[in-house]
Order: sequence, then C-alpha cells, then structure tokens
Amino acid sequence: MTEQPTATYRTESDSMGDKQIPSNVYYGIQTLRAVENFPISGIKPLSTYVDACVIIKKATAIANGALDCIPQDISQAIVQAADEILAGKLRDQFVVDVYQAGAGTSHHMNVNEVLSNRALEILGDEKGNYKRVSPNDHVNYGQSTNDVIPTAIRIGGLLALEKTLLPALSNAVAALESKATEFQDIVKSGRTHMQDAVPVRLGETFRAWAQILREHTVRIETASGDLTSLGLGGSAVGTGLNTHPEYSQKVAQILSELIDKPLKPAPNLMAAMQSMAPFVNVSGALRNLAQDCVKMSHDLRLMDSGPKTGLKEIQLPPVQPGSSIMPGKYNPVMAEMTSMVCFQVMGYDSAIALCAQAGQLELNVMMPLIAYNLIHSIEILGNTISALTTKCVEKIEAKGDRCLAYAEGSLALVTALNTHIGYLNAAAVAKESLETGKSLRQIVLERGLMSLEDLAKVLDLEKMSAMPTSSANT
Ligand SMILES: N[C@@H](CC(=O)O)C(=O)O
Repeated sequence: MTEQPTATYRTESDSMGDKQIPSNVYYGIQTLRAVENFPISGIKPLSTYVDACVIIKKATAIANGALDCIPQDISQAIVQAADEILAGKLRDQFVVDVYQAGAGTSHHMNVNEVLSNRALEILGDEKGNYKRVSPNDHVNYGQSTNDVIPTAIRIGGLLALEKTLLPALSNAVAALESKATEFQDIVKSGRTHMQDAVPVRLGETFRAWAQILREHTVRIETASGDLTSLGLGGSAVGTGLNTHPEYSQKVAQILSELIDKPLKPAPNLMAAMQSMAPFVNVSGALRNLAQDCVKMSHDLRLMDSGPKTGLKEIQLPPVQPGSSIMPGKYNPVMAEMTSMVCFQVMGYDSAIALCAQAGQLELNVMMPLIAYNLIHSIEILGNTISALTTKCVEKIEAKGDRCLAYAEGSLALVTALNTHIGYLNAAAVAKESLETGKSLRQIVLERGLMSLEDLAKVLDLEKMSAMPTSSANT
C-alpha cells in the first residue's frame, strides 16, 4: 500500500495563543478561529465582495507605499498578491461564513491574512512569518474593519451593478421594445379588476413594461450615486487615527482609477461609517424593481395560461418539460423563477432595513448581512432579468386570433357608446348582452339607439386601442 502523505502544519500565534494551521493554506489563525466559531450557513463570501475587499487592499497598499507608511517592497508584494487574486487565484482561501463577527472583522482578517501570506511568498519568505509582512501592521496599515467594510459594500455594489443588473436591464428594455413593435397591431382586451375592460394593443403592453424598466434603471443609477462617497480613511471610529493626513484623499483617487468610477472621500468620514442609508437607498430601489418584475412575471403567466382552459393570448417558449406526471405539459418556469427571486430580494431588503437601524454609537456592526444581501440582490436580480429576457421574452409569440376574439367579446366595448347613447343606456345594453348572449351591436340596433353606420365607426377596435401619439415612447 502506498503511504498517504501526512498533513503538515505551521504554528501561528495571536493575542489569544497558538494554533496549528495547515501549511498549504493562505489564511491564518484569525480566519481559522472564525471558521470554527461560525459553522452557520456554509455560505462563503460572494466573489464580487472578495473582489471589492481585495481592490481596496490593493489601493491602500499603493497609497501607504507612496506615503512611506509601509516599506516599498512590502507594498509591491501586497499589490502583486492582490492582482493574482483579482485574476482568479486563491479564491478558495476566503472561507468565513456570511454570518460571522459583527462589522465583518472575520472576513476582513481573512483578506488581510491571505494577502499577507501570499506577499510573504512573493518576497521569498514563508507563510506565517508575520514579522516580515503582517496582516495587521502592513496589509491593514491605517485601516479598520469599520472603514474598510462599508467601503467594500459600496465598491461591491457598484461592481455588481455594472457587471450584472444594469446590462441586464438594458437588454430587457431592448427585447421588450422589439416585441412591442412586433405586436403593435394586435388588439386584445384590457382587463381591470380582472374583469373585461376596454381594448388595448398587445404591443403597448410590452412598450409599457419597457418604460417601467427604463424608469427603474434611472432610480437604481441615481441611488447608486450614494455609493461613490467613501468613509475609507476614518479607520476605527471616523477620526482617522493611525492614518497619514493625505491618505483618505489619495486612496479614494487610487480606487477611482482602479474601478474607473468617480469616487471621493465623504465630507464626513464618521457619518459615512455610521450610516447605512446609502445601502438602504439602493436596496429600496432594487425592491421597487423587484415588485414590478413580480407584476410582469405574473402577467406573463396569466396571458400564457392554458393551453385549453386559460387565456392563452401569448405563448411563452417551452424550455423544459413541466410536469413529472402530466405528459405534454409546459409550464411558464422562467416567469415562476423570476417571482421567487424577486420575493427573495424583498426579503433581503427587509433584513437590510433592520440592520440599518441597529447601529450603536460609532459603529453599525450588522454590515456583513448588509453586504451579502445587497450584493446578492443585485446579482440574482441581474441574472434573473437576463435569463428571463433571453429564454422567455425574446421568444414570446402572440396568439393574435385569441387576443382579438376576447377583445371583440368584451362587454366593456359599450364604454365607447357612452358619449353617443349615455352611460345608462350603454349599461342596459351590456346587461342584456350578458343575460342573453346577444352581441352589443345587435342590441343597440334592436333598441334603435344608433345606426349601423355610426355603430361601425364607434365600435372600431383598432381606433379604440390606439395610444395617443403624445404618449409614444422616446
Ligand atoms: N470592528 C472592530 C475594529 C476592526 O476590526 O478594525 C471593532 O470596532 O472592534
């Protein structure tokens, strides 16, 4: 039998004592303590959040090196280590559960330790020799969890928006507009209170959705402007203890260049560290979007309902067999998934609101949950809208005959007679039609209320469903 290699360890020490750390790992003693303390969800930090923290550490290493606060070789080694992680290396070394120490100290130390150990190797030294490159004294020079983590939530939010949600929204708007044009001439019954209403065009339904998403895009972009004002440089309580006087300005400028966004130090670093309002604002805009996405996904399901016993005004593309028992069934699964994701986003938003009001004195320690919920909300909403667009919206087909048949049979068509025969006469016509099954047209003629010619002009569904030109979209 071949012998299994025995695991090797290095000994690391902190203020609480010594611990054996597997020699191949890049995290250190404080990370290991956190892993042992928080076996809660098994959910590891989001990749975008790791990116945000590492980008901040790269910027702080550059700033502190340039300001002669840490030695040049150490600054350069930290920057190289950060670049390696940003390029995809060592990603399995970020191991602390999402539910962890208040403020995010555990994840923050995880980042500091991994960078420190990789920097040591780059300098030709051994992992764990923190006298040479220390997670606290070098990687974390002039910083605290209390100013790094609120900054990381800002950067992570901006990165996630740019990568997922904003492009997804823009593609969804384009797809909806294209369907709006395709379905422009299809007349369908409007429905209000889930009852017959006056006719609309199927294309206008899609055009309205495109406009709704455009308006949400603006709301989200406006709210995300709040994320560009940074408390970094405040260190532990906003006073900037242990930082170089030029540091907060310099690090904001470096970060701006690294992520290509106009970042600046907040006018009051203490305020920027204590208040979670910018995150509540962005999360609120996400909840707002999610609420309208639920409405749209429910409408898609309703209009697609059937095929034999529902409305079936549109056909959503089948993407997988729907049922484990009912053969030939295709369910509106992309829309169903969309609703569930939106409910999760609303739940995340509620938790963010609770976290945001739970700050005390100089710090809000609930930041780890805010970080996870906000960035995850942005990413799952972005992925959802993308998938819904490409796997559903772009391939929707209209059932024009069905749409028209419902529109022609709608009792609400009598509304167009109001100005000719009066509301009460029109109501009586509608009532008789419902009771007898006779058409509105026939009853109006039988009652001698209008001529056939006038009736044809008034009951013109195309005209009734046309939008005023003033509300055409730009
Ligand atoms: N969150 C820590 C500070 C830090 O980790 O930098 C505290 O205020 O106790």
